[in-house]
Amino acid sequence: MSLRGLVKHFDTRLAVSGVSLDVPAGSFFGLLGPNGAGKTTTLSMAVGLLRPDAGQAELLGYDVWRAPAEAKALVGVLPDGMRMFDRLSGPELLAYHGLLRGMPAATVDQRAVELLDVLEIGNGNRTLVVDYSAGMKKKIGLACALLHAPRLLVLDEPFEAVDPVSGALIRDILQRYVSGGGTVVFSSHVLEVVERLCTHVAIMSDGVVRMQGPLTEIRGDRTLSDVFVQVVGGRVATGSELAWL
Ligand SMILES: Nc1ncnc2c1ncn2[C@@H]1O[C@H](COP(=O)(O)OP(=O)(O)OP(=O)(O)O)[C@@H](O)[C@H]1O
Repeated sequence: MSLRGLVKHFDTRLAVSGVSLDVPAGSFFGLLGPNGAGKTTTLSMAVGLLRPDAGQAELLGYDVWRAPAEAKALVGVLPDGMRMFDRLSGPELLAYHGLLRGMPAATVDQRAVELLDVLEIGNGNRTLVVDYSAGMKKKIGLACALLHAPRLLVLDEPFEAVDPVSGALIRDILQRYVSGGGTVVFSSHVLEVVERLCTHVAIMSDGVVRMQGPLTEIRGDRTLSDVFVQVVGGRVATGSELAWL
């Protein structure tokens, strides 16, 4: 994934201010930043869900806005906010995704059974996705993103609202995917997960990428948490706040 000078305003607010990112093929790339840094806006522009005011986004050699069909065929996306057709059961949602992508019905069925099983959603689960817990919604969203065996996965907060057991399962699936030659880009607030999984990281704040590169270079001999706090800054408690509490 290659992003060049992406800019996005919402009315007069500048959400993303000229972001350029290079995600090497085969990397496990973590996009970090505090709330409101512009991570979701950047990833949405990168995968063709949100039109940038300026800049380019290239996925596996295809410009996502000039050749959207080619680019999107190779990419699996877990969007933020889970905008999905949630009045379907998990198996129905997967079948719908597969058929929208033009996959043969038999392949969709076979992969859906495996995904529902591995992600512990349950193949016979007739519950509508709208009634799933937040963590289950993440898992079915991930299943939809994986179904067509994409070469690049772009995941917005895949570990948010996920319990530790499901988190470990998702980590394992993503690690296997990268070992098999896939590339993962994901946003997260969970520094321990990023530190454990990622080969590369970028740190954003106020709509700007402050640092990017291989994890070992970014971290040096410090923890990622130290680097993050130093790059992003933060309020230091004086001890006098909330004295009434
Ligand atoms: N649809 C929208 N309309 C107006 N403002 C928006 C919209 N989407 C995002 N913003 C604003 O753009 C900025 C960046 O938001 P964004 O969701 O990209 O940040 P983020 O890094 O993903 O944050 P978080 O970690 O809290 O999810 C924020 O100030 C947010 O309020």
